[in-house]
Amino acid sequence: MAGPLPPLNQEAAFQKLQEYYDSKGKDLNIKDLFVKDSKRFSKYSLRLHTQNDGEILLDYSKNRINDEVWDLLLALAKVRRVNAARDAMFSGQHINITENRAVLHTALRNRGTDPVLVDDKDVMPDVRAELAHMKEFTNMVISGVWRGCTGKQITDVVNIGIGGSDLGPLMVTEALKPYGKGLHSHFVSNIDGTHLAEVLKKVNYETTLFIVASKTFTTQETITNATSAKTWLLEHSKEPESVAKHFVALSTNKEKVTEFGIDSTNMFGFWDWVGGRYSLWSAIGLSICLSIGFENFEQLLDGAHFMDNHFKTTPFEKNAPVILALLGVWYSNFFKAETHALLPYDQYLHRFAAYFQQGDMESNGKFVSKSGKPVKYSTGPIVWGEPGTNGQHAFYQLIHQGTRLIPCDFIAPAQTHNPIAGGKHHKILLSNFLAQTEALMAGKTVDEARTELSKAGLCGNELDNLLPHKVFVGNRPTNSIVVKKVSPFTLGALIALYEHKIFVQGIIWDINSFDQWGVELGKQLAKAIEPELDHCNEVSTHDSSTNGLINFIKANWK
Ligand SMILES: O=P(O)(O)OC[C@H]1O[C@](O)(CO)[C@@H](O)[C@@H]1O
Repeated sequence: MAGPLPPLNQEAAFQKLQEYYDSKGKDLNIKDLFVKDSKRFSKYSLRLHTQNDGEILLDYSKNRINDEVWDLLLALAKVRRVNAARDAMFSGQHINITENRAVLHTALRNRGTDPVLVDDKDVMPDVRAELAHMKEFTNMVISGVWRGCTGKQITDVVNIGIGGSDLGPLMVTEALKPYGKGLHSHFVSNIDGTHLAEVLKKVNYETTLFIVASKTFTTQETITNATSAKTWLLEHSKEPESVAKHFVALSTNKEKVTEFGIDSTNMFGFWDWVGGRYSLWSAIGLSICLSIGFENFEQLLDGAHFMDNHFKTTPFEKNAPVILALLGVWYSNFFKAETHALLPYDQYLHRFAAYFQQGDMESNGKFVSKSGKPVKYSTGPIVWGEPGTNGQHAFYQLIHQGTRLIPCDFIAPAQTHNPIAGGKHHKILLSNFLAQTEALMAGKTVDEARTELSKAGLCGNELDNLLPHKVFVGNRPTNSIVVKKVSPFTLGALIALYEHKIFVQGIIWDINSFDQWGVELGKQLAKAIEPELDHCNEVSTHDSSTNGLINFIKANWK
């Protein structure tokens, strides 16, 4: 086994990239690169052929790269031993070093017959058994065999979870609404009582199923929300036995589930080697199954498995997750881009960016390397975004003409699920997607802007004063990912694509992408503050700002 990696900035391959960036790379102009090379699109794009759901196109030609940069980036991936790290993940090694755990969300969607070993034990029989349990339960609820405490069919499903136990199921349920089987899905995550209260206003206790989703079953928000939901149910049903008909749990913690009052037969389990933000493929996906049916959930797994195989077997230069990861490194570490925008041109994908905000920022928002030393380079970017075309009327101004470089991924389906007005809406939507990537790359020169203003009848000072405001410098990098349609399969593939991108970046940056200690400190301090809000004395144990805030709230909240 090779030793630890040297710090990234001391890696010769990284230094060569830095030299190239300083001498030529920073001045690369995408528009010029297209003029020089008529084959640029075919060189810097790839098509992944799925069996039943068409091709997935990744066009990365609108980036500030040329062959030299690309060779240097590929060499960097090689020296950072991405291959070995990938194999270590797929083979169940304990790559989550701070929690001494394997990282095996890929086993959850292993649709082949290969065993997957964790500590010499094949986990696949347990994975398949849990999927069979989910299938049985899903079919019972959707078909109406499973009934509420008064004998009525379930009509509403409320997933109570937070972070990975909420964002994934929510994002996928929204994205795959066209595949819905008729149950109404609701998601409660925030500890703010408003979230639960508003959902409870919409549902009837007789026909509602609560899914308490928590890997640890100790998360304060989830347990508090679930307890209040249980109280609400009991207030209405007046029967303790009703809990068994209206509550199920998704967790790794059987003891805590039983303590909460949910029978272990109503529990769907998973394992410590499933990270929260990678858990939608596990029992945490039960609310997805109930929304779209088990067969469609299997398609989602199939799509992710397809991408897993692509990631595992494809040389780096044609490997979509590796390509996205290297482009991100190029912009983060050399151009010092601070953020990365995810811009789906599909309303159903409206939570995609929010989902990968956790996926990316909780994974790669780390300041120490695996060996615990502070890194001297940037790690994970700030991930954000909204669907087009809404974003165009909100923040695209800054992407086009602001002072920051914001690499963007555009994601679009060629076909819509809703071809209303004869497909007119979708045609306009896609025209906008295509126009945006073109505009961001090409910009508008001073001459072009001048000609345009003259044609509009402006001249003299009026024209000169307006001119600089009408210029777009362009050269803004974008990736475009186009699927035939947003289907369970293509969505599964898309999610796995980004998961593996994040993984590769974590390897290059030599950080542990699989823990999340950064969320702990705030939780600890909140626990200390909570009792202070109860007693009537002025609080003086914190800094003066925190004391002042606490005392102001205490004086005003009743
Ligand atoms: O599923 P649990 O254990 O309730 O945790 C919820 C979320 O809390 C975190 O631990 C921290 O926000 C996430 O990683 C996780 O997805």
